[in-house]
Amino acid sequence: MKWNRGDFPINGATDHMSIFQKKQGFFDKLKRGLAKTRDLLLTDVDDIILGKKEIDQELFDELEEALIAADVGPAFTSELIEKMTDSVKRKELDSPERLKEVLRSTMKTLLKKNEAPLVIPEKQIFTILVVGVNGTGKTTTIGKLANQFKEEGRTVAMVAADTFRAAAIEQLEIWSQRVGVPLIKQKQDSDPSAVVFDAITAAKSGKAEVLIIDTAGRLHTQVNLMEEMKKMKRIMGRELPGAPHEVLLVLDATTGQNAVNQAKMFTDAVGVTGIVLTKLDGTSKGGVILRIAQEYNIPIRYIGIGEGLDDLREFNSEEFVEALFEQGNH
Ligand SMILES: Nc1nc2c(ncn2[C@@H]2O[C@H](COP(=O)(O)OP(=O)(O)OP(=O)(O)O)[C@@H](O)[C@H]2O)c(=O)[nH]1
Repeated sequence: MKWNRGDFPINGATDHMSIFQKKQGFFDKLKRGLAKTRDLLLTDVDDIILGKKEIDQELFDELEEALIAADVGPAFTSELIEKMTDSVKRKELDSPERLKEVLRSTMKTLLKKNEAPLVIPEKQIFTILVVGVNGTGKTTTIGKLANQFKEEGRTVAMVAADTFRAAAIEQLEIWSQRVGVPLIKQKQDSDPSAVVFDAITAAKSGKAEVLIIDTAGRLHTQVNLMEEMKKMKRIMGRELPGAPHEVLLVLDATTGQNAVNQAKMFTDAVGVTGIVLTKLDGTSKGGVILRIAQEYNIPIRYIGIGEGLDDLREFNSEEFVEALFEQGNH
């Protein structure tokens, strides 16, 4: 079992039992969180497979239909069916039950390609521009990340570059107090690029190593929003070569197809380098992770499975697929 950042308790304690328990706790929670996705994705597959004695075209057609209905996307579905057909031809597959193994391993292979944890180098300023539509969980993600980085001993600052809404600044303020991390902000309606400029200046003077920058996500002024974002990126790069080091897109798994559309919009406009998929708990649309992985060659850095501070984890494809397939405990 791989240890992730966040497995390590606060204060640098190295009690192996508690690390293991935490890891197991997260796996159980992930398993419970994915219950509805499992029901939608695997119950139909089970029914189809168990109802058949042999593998035929009808079985593939039914599987295809079930997978499309589970939001995993047409590209993943056809790749899977192709793999299954090949295995049958090569006589590696002889019974319908073994098809599920192909499903599991195809999921693992695909998701593995998109597994690349965010590595934050030591002793240099690292800037993370967090983008995404309002309500996807951006603020919460920033709070959780700030907490994790702080636990690792980094000096972190949150940056309130969504200056459009006073509420956005207030929410970050609450997280900054909760986590005990400073917030760099200006008045409502000030230029977001000016806030980011201030933040980089503060970081250069040694006040913070990791800057986590909140940005506006109002869809109705899309064009202005994207222009604003591009300006922010320009100014960051001018003030600090290489910045932003990460453009992290927060997507809400419960929105299914919309999350896929948002990935396209933000990728085209601002060049996303990492994805956070939130709210995987309690949704039946978790299959969308396969669709995003298949259609975008962008690492899925983190997944969110709840509102608590510890409910954001580095994405681990093996753990995810195992939790999805494991029965019981929900
Ligand atoms: N169940 C669940 N809820 C989450 C998760 N992440 C965030 N939330 C909740 O989603 C809601 C929206 O999160 P915010 O962080 O406020 O979202 P935002 O994108 O900043 O949205 P605005 O505040 O509207 O800009 C909050 O109630 C969060 O607690 C998650 O992984 N699981």
